[in-house]
Amino acid sequence: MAQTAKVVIPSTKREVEIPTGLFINNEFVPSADSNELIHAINPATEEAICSVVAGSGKDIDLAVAAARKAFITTWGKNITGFERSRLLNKLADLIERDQQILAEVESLNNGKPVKIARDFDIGDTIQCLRYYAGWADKIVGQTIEVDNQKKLAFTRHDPIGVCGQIIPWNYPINMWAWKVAPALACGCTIVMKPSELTPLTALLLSKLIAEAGFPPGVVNTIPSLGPVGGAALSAHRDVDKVAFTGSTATGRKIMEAAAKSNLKKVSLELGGKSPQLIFESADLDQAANWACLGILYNTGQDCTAGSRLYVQDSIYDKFVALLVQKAKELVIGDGFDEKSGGGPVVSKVQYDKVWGYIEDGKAQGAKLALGGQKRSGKGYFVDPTIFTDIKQDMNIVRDEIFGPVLSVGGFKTEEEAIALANDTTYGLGAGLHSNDANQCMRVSSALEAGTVWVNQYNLLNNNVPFGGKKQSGIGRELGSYALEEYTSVKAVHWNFGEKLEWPL
Ligand SMILES: NC(=O)C1=CN([C@@H]2O[C@H](COP(=O)(O)OP(=O)(O)OC[C@H]3O[C@@H](n4cnc5c(N)ncnc54)[C@H](O)[C@@H]3O)[C@@H](O)[C@H]2O)C=CC1
Ligand code: BAL
Repeated sequence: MAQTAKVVIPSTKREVEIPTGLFINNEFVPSADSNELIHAINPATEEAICSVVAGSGKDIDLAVAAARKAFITTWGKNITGFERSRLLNKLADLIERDQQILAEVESLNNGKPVKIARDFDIGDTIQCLRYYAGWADKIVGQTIEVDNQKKLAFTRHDPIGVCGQIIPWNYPINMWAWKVAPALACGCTIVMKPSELTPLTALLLSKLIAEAGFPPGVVNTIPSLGPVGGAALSAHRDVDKVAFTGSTATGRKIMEAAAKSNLKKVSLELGGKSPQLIFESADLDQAANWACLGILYNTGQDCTAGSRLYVQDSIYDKFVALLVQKAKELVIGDGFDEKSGGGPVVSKVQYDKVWGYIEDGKAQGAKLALGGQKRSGKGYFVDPTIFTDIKQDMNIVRDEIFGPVLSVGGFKTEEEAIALANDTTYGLGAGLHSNDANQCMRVSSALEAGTVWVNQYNLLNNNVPFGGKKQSGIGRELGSYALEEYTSVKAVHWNFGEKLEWPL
């Protein structure tokens, strides 16, 4: 097949050339042994965009070999932090230059509005790369006094090696940056496997890797089906670490493959069923805005989607009415329509999954306060849907839906609110809204989640760690904490004065 596809952007009629090969050693190449293709679909129209090469297990082997060679020759310990920093900054500049094109292709393949892809996903991506560019020359160990007269020890924070990075489809560019930026800052090399649903922007970003001047093999990109390329990376004996974002079910498989192969280091950012608590002292108008953002941002396809909402009984009716009114105001439509604040869900599979849960909610007796009706016509659109009168054992309350579907319940006391919030196998995000500072402190401490938002929701910062408790994951991304995921601490014990008497 051709090495590039020409894709026309619907709104501007701009023609974008997208590489369609596997990216190994800074070149786009065909598969070594497979003719399989991945067909990228526009979820707003259900039409094909183009096809790209689907990498095989053999292609993963070649990419890992390229990454290993780069690690021991041009990257790893063979390049200074200053140079890694310069290259990361250069990459950020190129993404900034191309942000409109990247946003349009992201919207075409994922469905999200162009303006959101550009101003949020890509804006954050550029900042993430610059943030870790800042760290690249500051990765330092410690000097540890052992015996002033004779011995000391020091630590080196070595790059961990070749990293497999497996990313999802909900934030294709942004999750790419969260993985790539800290790994490169630490001196690791990468084999990236984007989601088979959204491979296009990872290929455009790979082109920018070469343009920025990263040595061949430092970043390799293999679009591939999860059970093929993702499984091969997780089980590979020459991969030192796998970083993953996606479902808890797949996270389990990755951990198992790591355990059964070479015990590679694993970090997992998994699913969630995140609660938001609305206390009676809260600014209700603001709380309703944040609650809407929590469940409707990215059409609910967010690992921290605030999909369970518990409201104090004294304000329940008033708050639910406000919430429904605000949720109705969001326009879900084609990502190329300026009016759209949210796009379709990403695929037919995801569409069917979300509708399956909406039907479950109705069948199990939850009350529909908003939505719940399918649209006619093309596109995987799901309008904001709010269920009230929920019970904790309903499927809509227990399972991650990954769509714009909110379950609302009530509570009397703070203790009850905390118990309801923590009644889940997940522990990714949680939110609370209250104007009582002592209550905010007590409740934020009691909530079992890796991130707790107080009087806001869903906003993240590149310098603040992110990750899950319970079955929402292992390890942390972002901030200085992410550096620990990509480094291996070596202790060097140095003797400058002790004489060993022998035999003992
Ligand atoms: N935490 C998050 O941000 C995400 C959560 N999800 C959840 O997962 C549900 C299902 O979505 P999927 O796309 O099927 O998620 P998934 O977890 O299967 O896919 C995420 C990534 O894992 C890869 N993958 C799949 N099987 C693999 C395997 N055996 N070994 C290694 N990698 C593998 C996929 O190719 C993709 O790149 C969603 O409805 C949502 O609930 C999905 C995407 C992101
Ligand atoms: N919003 C943080 C990352 C995720 O949803 O996968």
